[in-house]
Amino acid sequence: MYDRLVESFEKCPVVDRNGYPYFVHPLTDGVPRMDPAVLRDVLEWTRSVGDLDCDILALPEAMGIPIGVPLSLELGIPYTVIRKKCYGLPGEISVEQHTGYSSSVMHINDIREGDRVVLIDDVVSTGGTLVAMIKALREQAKATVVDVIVPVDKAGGKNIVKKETGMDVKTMVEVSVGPDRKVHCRLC
Ligand SMILES: O=P(O)(O)OC[C@H]1O[C@H](OP(=O)(O)OP(=O)(O)O)[C@H](O)[C@@H]1O
Ligand SMILES: Nc1ncnc2[nH]cnc12
Repeated sequence: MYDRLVESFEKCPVVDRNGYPYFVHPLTDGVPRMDPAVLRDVLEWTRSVGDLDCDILALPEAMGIPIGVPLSLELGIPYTVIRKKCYGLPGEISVEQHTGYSSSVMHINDIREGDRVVLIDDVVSTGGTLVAMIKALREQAKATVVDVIVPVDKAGGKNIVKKETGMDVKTMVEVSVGPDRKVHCRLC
């Protein structure tokens, strides 16, 4: 089950980003080209594990979008994209994001007080992005984060999120990069 996703990770390229071994896979980067059968497996998994009884899907750009938008269409749940661009709209919440290789500011718009939010992203690695988003949604937007669905766990990143926020991130595969730069992938 889901062998296609595992196999595609095991043959994906690894590049260096600021000294950080970065796998390049269509689910996490949109390149190389995505096999729709792989995306369908990820969406099927998301529906099967997710608690999608919510008011809105929150999708960090860029790669939360291809996972979240088909679910929004299918289930009729609105979505908002958490952008790297600032709009200055009333109520916009700006949050610092630190990954293993980059830092930026992300901007949350149109999450309303009391909203039940499901956060969907592609990969959790250092946990920096998810921890910052969950805390901002809870503490600043005053929303309830009902579920966090992220298909790829890079070497146990979800444990950091659990420790920092108490949230159990739902993950489909665990991916790691060996010293030989080979990608190892197993179903969670
Ligand atoms: O657990 P972390 O170390 O925080 O890493 C995970 C984050 O890194 C990637 O986003 P990135 O900021 O590279 O943006 P992109 O989706 O636009 O490539 C990914 O989409 C996650 O949001
Ligand atoms: N594509 C990727 N490869 C490795 N680590 C990551 N952290 C976030 N995205 C990643």
